[in-house]
Amino acid sequence: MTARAAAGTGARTARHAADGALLRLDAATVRFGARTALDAVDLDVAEHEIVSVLGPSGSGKSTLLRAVAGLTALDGGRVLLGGADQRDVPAHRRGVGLMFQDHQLFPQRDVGGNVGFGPRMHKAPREQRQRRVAELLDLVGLPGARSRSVATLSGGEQQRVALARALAPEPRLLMLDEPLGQLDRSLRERLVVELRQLFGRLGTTVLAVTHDQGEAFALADRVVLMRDGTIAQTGTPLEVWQYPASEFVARFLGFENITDAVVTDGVAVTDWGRLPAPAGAPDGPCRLLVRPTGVLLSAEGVLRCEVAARTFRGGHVAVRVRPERGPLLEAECALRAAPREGERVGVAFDPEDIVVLRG
Ligand SMILES: Nc1ncnc2c1ncn2[C@@H]1O[C@H](COP(=O)(O)OP(=O)(O)OP(=O)(O)O)[C@@H](O)[C@H]1O
Repeated sequence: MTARAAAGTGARTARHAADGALLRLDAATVRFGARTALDAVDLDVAEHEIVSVLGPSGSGKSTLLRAVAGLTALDGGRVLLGGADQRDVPAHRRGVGLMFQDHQLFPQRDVGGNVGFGPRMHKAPREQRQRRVAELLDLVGLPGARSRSVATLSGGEQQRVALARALAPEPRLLMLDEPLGQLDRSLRERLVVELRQLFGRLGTTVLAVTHDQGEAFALADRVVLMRDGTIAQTGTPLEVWQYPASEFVARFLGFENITDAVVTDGVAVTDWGRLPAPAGAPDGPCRLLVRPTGVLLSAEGVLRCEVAARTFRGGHVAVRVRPERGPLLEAECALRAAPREGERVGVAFDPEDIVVLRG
């Protein structure tokens, strides 16, 4: 028996689009007065895929979610679910589940009443509803919590109940808006792993919006990074992390080692000296990124620097060094190898960690 069948989700209602995309945005556009919140966005989400949308405040993430849910009307373009244009389909008939940041549980209902709310609205028989509630509470790790008052639940438990409630009507697409937004970091880190495992077991298709890049990268099969109502980059977490397409994406991800360069025959001339250019980099001026793992501190490094600051980051130390020329550099150092503030060090560069930024 598959996990989905075990979870009692029954036959899937979603039909594949001809090419397998469960959700398709086709030049989707939303305007608020003179402001274009969503600017001709094209996006496909395949069935069973987990996609995280991230980007700065105001970049259009929530608008995208609301447009898919049918809570915000499009000014142009289309939203298709299972290949069908949703233009005239009201929100409650789209078969999408929503879980918003404040996960507003109904305070007057107990846990079972909250989780069973959707199936009751869909007029599921009582016995089937009760079975579904029990299955979902098991799934989210709260077996036996059916009769508890929601006021007695911790933040993390409320989050799980909200998730069970969103899953209960068997949505073909589950949309999460800052699902773990209000929880503390350690709980979020734990829950995000659990969520990913749960969605994998259920085969749920997920579109999640988050500010937190760590959360987005941990949850998703694919991340979509937004800027000013458009998609700045999309790819697997590894692809985006390894090859940010532009300076905007690189800086959003927290990379700071970026400088002007002129590439000639595989060598990039920068303020930091002559660096090996990545294979295939075209000749001419560009912006160049060196990932912190590629800034190697050693006595032999040609570029002389002074350590300006160091910050503990769990498993490593981020060391900021001031080079004799060029902008500050951040290096990622092992805990024991990190030099102290004020120390003089040499820097060499690992060609594997040098990236040419396109825009
Ligand atoms: N109802 C509205 N009326 C007018 N402008 C709006 C409305 N909703 C959103 N906007 C504007 O559209 C743009 C995109 O907003 P949106 O909420 O989608 O961004 P976001 O990326 O989700 O931001 P945040 O991370 O802060 O939630 C912003 O400039 C916002 O001010």
